[in-house]
Amino acid sequence: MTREAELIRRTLEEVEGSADSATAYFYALLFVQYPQVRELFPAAMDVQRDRLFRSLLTAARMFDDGPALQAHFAALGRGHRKYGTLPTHYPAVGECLMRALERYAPRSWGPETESAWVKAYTALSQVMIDAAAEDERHAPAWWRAQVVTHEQRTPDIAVLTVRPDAPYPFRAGQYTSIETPWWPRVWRHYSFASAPRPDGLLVFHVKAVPAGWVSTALVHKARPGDVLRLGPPAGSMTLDDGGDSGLLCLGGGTGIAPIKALVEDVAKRGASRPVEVFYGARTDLDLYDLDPLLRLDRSYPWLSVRPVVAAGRGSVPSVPGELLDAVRRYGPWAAYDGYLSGPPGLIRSGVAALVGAGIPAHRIRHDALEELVNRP
Ligand SMILES: NC(=O)C1=CN([C@@H]2O[C@H](COP(=O)(O)OP(=O)(O)OC[C@H]3O[C@@H](n4cnc5c(N)ncnc54)[C@H](OP(=O)(O)O)[C@@H]3O)[C@@H](O)[C@H]2O)C=CC1
Repeated sequence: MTREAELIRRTLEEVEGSADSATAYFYALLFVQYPQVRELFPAAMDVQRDRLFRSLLTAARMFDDGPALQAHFAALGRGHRKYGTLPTHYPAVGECLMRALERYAPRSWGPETESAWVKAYTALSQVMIDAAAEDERHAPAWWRAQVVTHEQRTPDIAVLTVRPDAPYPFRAGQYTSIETPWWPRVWRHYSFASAPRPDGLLVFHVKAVPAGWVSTALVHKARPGDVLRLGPPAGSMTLDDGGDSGLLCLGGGTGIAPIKALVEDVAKRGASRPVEVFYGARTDLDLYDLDPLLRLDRSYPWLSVRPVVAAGRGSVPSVPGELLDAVRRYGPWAAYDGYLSGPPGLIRSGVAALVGAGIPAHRIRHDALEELVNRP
């Protein structure tokens, strides 16, 4: 680890215990000193506060992996276009960030630490600014998308189909951010639940999370004709071009959405690689997308879909028990690539289970955990 990376890591370690206060102080300072940036943020800042600190921690963890750090901040820069972020905002944010760190990490702060932060911040904000400028040449900052269908599958899960106002290029397995008209500037991530379609429509599976603003609005308020905003596509849980190993796909709850998109992608490519899907849910009533998946299973000899239900088995034939126990009972899996999607706890224990089943960690894909917690 370089000296600068070490100084940055120490600051973050010190500030971690008081991250909430430090972030609140940062935003208070920013909004007082630069009131013009306030309108870029949502009215209520709760989730936003967590995001900033998580983003700093992610950066610090990647600090010695230059290409990963560049790619992460380039994606962040592109993603910030939808907020209306301008190059002139970055110095203001940097200045307030330094003052917050100075105040909440007094033991590690000093001229050398400050210059390490200034150097890192300047370089990474330039990566964001450059990526946003490059992206502006060929893609809009956001898309408007009209709800075409809204299908209530369970009391708290809906499947929405939307029509973007301009072509929306993405890859199966990726996700986007969605803003509803009811909560301006509050964006949440949802995966595409189908591979790119010839009619250009996009499909999302949304579960209304208790007290979740965007998810509740999408499930209980949104109707055909309503217009949402979409950010750019993101995420790397995609198929390798030219890969031919089997895919072991685990989808928990609405986490099945990107898995279904990946299955469609394999079908479109015409490759007959084996795809084994384990679809986990608490009860069979929660298997809201089972019928379409079983239809795919019947259409493709290379596909096998197994519903796994932990409790309350009833009308649907399913593998009983815990999702990961069920996966362990089948196999062998060492020659497969792993794809995991669902609640953060499932991703954590799922990675361990697949590594235990002989799949090397670099062949296991899932969305970044810090993105997953933001779907309410
Ligand atoms: N909507 C979307 O586009 C996407 C959503 N997601 C995420 O998927 C999640 C869906 O939530 P929800 O439908 O409530 O899912 P649930 O909490 O109901 O879980 C669904 C399945 O995952 C299993 N599971 C949950 N936690 C663990 C764990 N720690 N270890 C092992 N297995 C576990 C459950 O097993 P058990 O019954 O034993 O608890 C169940 O089989 C959300 O976190 C969402 O962010 C991810 C990608 C896309």
